[in-house]
Amino acid sequence: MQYYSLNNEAPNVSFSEAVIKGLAPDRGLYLPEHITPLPKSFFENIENLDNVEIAYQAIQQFVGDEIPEIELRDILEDVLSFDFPVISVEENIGTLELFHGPTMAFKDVGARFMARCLGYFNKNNENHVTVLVATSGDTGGAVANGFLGVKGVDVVILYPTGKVSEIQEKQLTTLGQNITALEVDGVFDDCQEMVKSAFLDTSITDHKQLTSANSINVARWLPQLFYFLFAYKQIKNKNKNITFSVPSGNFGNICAGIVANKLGLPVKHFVAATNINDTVVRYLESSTYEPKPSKATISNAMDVGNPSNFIRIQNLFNNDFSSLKNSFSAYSFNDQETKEAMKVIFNESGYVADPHGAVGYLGLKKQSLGEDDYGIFLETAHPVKFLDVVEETLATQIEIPERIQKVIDKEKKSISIDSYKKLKEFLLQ
Ligand SMILES: N[C@@H](CCOP(=O)(O)O)C(=O)O
Repeated sequence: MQYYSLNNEAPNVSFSEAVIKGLAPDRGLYLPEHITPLPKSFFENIENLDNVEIAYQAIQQFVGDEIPEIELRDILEDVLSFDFPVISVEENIGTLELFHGPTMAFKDVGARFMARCLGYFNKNNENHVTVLVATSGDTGGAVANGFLGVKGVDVVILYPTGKVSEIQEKQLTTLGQNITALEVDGVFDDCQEMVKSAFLDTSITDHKQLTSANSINVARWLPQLFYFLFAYKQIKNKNKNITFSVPSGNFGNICAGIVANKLGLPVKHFVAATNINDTVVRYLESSTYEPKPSKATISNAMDVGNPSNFIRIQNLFNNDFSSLKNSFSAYSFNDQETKEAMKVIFNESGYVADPHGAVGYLGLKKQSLGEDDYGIFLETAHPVKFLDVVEETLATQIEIPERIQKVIDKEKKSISIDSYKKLKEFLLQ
């Protein structure tokens, strides 16, 4: 499989090159040259396939022959070692829980898949890679956990100071070893911008091989398409038209869902549900793309003002505004509405949704689902990661799982930086 840059000014690359580079030299995101639909029989028979088989068949064309079948299956076996259940919340609404991995957020699958691919490409220890990643909350912890101790890889995580939850901060600042956390005086978009600038700064890249573990990296992004297939497997026998509502920040997850749809997954509609960081919502209303600096909310992992993956989404719809609008809607909700939705879900079904899931639920509610429809909102992180706001809003106590308690008890270690110059000094020291 070859990947091309969306800025069209860089040579095409193979899967391994796209993974190792992260971003193309012309600053474009990579996209696969072709997406070949899976055979009909795959979807007809999906309920009889285990998750590793589903994932293998779905990802194989994107990896090509650069990772042999046996190794790729081993990687997937290791990465997908937890559940992805769809839980019924209302008669025609379910939630796809993506938080059963080690850091209790949906980023675990992509981060672990990418770490193992890089490990495979570097099995002879020939190339030392520095992974740079910007986080507004969940990516940082998942990448720290997924890459911990991977040989030949150093990880540098940039996060906006004071704008991630306490547990998220502990997850990304306490592991040590090959993981360093840089606390940035700014918002998530400043972190993401610094990371992108570093990739193109030859005074750094002449000395260090840098790559990204954000969803701009195809190995972090593409495995997220598994989720939509796993959900379909579980609700296929309802024979309903499926609408997915995806809490969206950098728009990588919903973009992967669109790839699953291109592989043949039947989806009636995609809803991107955002908090007040509403760049895409405004774009769909006005056809003017006008990013704004992100604002802090209680669904902080979505505090993104300039979502990286929206350009991929536009491309997957051939840059055709009306065909995008036929299959894709976006809605924005404020913190008050989010809290109200958490209460409604809890009071009506006893289900504890985190603020991101609640935004996804609200997105579905905008879609007036009929009798033949089934709506799925993605629970992208466990409510415990937003302990204060969830306990206060629902007046209930959340049990703290052992894997979270372990990080809470550790000591935070981070380095404060306030400019790109400081990042550069750090990388070159
Ligand atoms: N939602 C994010 C922001 C970065 O998104 P990514 O999917 O591109 O890594 C976070 O939790 O950090």
